[in-house]
Amino acid sequence: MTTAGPARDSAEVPLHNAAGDEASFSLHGAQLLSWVPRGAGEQIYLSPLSRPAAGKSARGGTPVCFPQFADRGPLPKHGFVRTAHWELVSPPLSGTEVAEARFQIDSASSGFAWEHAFCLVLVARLGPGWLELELQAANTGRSAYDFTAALHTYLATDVRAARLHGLQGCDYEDNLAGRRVQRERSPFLAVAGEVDRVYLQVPGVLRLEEGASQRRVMQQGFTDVVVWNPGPAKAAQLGDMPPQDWERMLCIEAGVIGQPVHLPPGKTWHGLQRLELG
Ligand SMILES: O=P(O)(O)OC[C@H]1O[C@H](O)[C@H](O)[C@@H](O)[C@@H]1O
Repeated sequence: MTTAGPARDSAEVPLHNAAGDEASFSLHGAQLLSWVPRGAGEQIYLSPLSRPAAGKSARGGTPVCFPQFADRGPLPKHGFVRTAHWELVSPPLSGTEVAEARFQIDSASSGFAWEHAFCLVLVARLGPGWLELELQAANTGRSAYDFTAALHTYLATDVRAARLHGLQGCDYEDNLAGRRVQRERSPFLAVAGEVDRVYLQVPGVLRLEEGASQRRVMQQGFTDVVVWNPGPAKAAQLGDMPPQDWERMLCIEAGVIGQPVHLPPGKTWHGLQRLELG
């Protein structure tokens, strides 16, 4: 019997570096789908029921949320670039010490129903044991605007065994409690069910421990971190994720949410998330 896997579109962009690490992206949303450092397993969760299509992003990887995080505004949830077609800026650089691919989308060629002009570039860098995603947002119009954004990364993990360190002392908005602001008192976060929090003004380095292994999740430019897991009940409602898979993933999202970015014309904002083994 064959088991159906996630639907992968034909516009997939593979990357590999000199160390033998591999990653792959989709031009649908410029979405990271896989990261396999050499000698380690798959680090990224991608649902076997994922069916990306027009208006729908893959369930897993790293959806790019722009210019609106979640439903915090009038636009479609998480904005519109995660479900749009991006272009490769130039052929990917593969086989080098740090492999690199650049994806681009702009308001002029895409015809989004948003009154502001932008050009987004996502630069993916694959180094030995690390992967970096850098989002560049340029205001190509004549008036300033505000936006929120996130790199919505789904890490593959045994979530019951995972401990996320680095959030102690940070305030967070709890989306499961009407965005009530609370302070994180615990030295680490352990997930036993649904969690949906926006941690505000987070120090740049988090550590996800799972038994003896650990990964670091670093960010620059992004001020906030979203920690999301649907838990069993919400996972069952998603439709594109096996209900039991809530135990196999944890979203650690680099976001700029609490304080939107104000972007004057001609200016470019940069934010990056870096995932690192060890
Ligand atoms: O199902 P999606 O539209 O991809 O959103 C998935 C999740 O994204 C973020 O983490 C939000 O904080 C959650 O509230 C949301 O449920």
